[in-house]
Amino acid sequence: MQNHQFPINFLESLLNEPGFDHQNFVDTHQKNDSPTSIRINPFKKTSTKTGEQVPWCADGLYLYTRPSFTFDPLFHAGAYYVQEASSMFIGHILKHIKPEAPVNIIDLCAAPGGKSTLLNSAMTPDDLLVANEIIKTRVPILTDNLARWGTANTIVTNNDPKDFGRLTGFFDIVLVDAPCSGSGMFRKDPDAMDEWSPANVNLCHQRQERILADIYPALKEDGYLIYSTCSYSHQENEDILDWLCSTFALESIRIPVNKEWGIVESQSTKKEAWGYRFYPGLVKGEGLFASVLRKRESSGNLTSFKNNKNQKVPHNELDLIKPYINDPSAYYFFKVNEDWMAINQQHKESLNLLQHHLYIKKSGVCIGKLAGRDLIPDHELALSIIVNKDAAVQTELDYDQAILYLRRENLNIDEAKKGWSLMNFEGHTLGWAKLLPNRVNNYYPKELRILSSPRPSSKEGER
Ligand SMILES: C[S@@+](CC[C@H](N)C(=O)[O-])C[C@H]1O[C@@H](n2cnc3c(N)ncnc32)[C@H](O)[C@@H]1O
Repeated sequence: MQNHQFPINFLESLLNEPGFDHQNFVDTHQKNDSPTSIRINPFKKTSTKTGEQVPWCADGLYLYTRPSFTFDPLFHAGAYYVQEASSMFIGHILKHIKPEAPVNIIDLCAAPGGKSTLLNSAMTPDDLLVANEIIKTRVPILTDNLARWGTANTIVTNNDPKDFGRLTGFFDIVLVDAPCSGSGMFRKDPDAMDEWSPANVNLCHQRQERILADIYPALKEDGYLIYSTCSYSHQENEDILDWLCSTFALESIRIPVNKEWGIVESQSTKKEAWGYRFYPGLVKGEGLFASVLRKRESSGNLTSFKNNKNQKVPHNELDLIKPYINDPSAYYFFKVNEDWMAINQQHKESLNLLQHHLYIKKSGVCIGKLAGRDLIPDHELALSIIVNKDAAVQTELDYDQAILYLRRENLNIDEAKKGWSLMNFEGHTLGWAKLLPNRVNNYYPKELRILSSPRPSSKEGER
């Protein structure tokens, strides 16, 4: 933050915040040494990443140096997600509250997908994750990140929070990782300081109330609301908890934290609701506030919905795509225009219901489209954990070949087998290529290809 000064009134506004240590905070920001952390994808276990364990997240690692993620094929394969360590605490909360019975979870403010992939890591195929993003232009990064994660129990929507009001009591767990004034990111992104002002904190507070009020009816009785921000401001954190507890029948839940982690437990002024504050300098991570509340009133009944437009499934086509899927009986297959999709069988009804009420941008895994009797497999299928790897040729690439592949350039492959091939690096799939007798057609998606020369990767997607 060499060329940046804290905004006027900012430090003063924090002086009475629980656990705030003025000198430590200023010194930590001047040192400017944010740790770099990643979270391993438990569905695609990789053992080549090493680092120091994030105390509150079994899959989290602090890396010893910051590599160029753009030039790491395992990043593109979805073997890990680059995520700021404090944010991983939401996974610790989920472990504490998640019941054994199947749950519907919504990540209401989801792009770019850090917390969605985090939540998804702790979910089984019986659980359903809805990842919603209100801003259309931010949806593609969310769908890309979930496609890389590879599971088939996710649905991405592009809706305003108020659209979920119709899904009365549908969700067992709601995460509102709210848009906020962003002070928790000042160390990592000092430019964010230019946006901060008391007036903006106030605007954020009002928007946070609106979002929470809009989603509340969709939370089931006895369900959990996780609320988080990356702001230090009381108005956006403890004051919101007070407002929630006095407006709705919500009860605060205390989460066990180890003293050595450096997390500050706070209590709201009026209702004494618990919150967890992360200050860089006290924790090895950026600023975060997190809290959990439980709904203690009935949500009313979800209006039943029958889909009368029974989609005809062309069975002859289904027979052609099933060989590409591991255990096809576990999935419900359906078509969106020409694309064949698969979602875990358990979520068929929910998908129908959500399709009726929301704008769905991605559901489960896109398998591909048929051209005559041949499947043109989709990139999502290659990245998914449902692909039947034995149904295709598999080509293991060395590092240089993997980068050429990710740049969508021509490859020379000495492979006797021909046809659709999964292109792998260290056993992790990057995408498809078609091996022809005298050339290789590179099917890596144009919009995802690496365009740059080696340099430190962008910081998008680190919350
Ligand atoms: C803090 S970011 C979410 C980060 C994300 N949860 C993650 O971990 O990667 C907040 C998100 O809320 C979205 N947002 C902005 N205004 C909103 C609103 N009025 N209602 C719901 N979401 C909103 C933003 O587009 C942004 O993607």
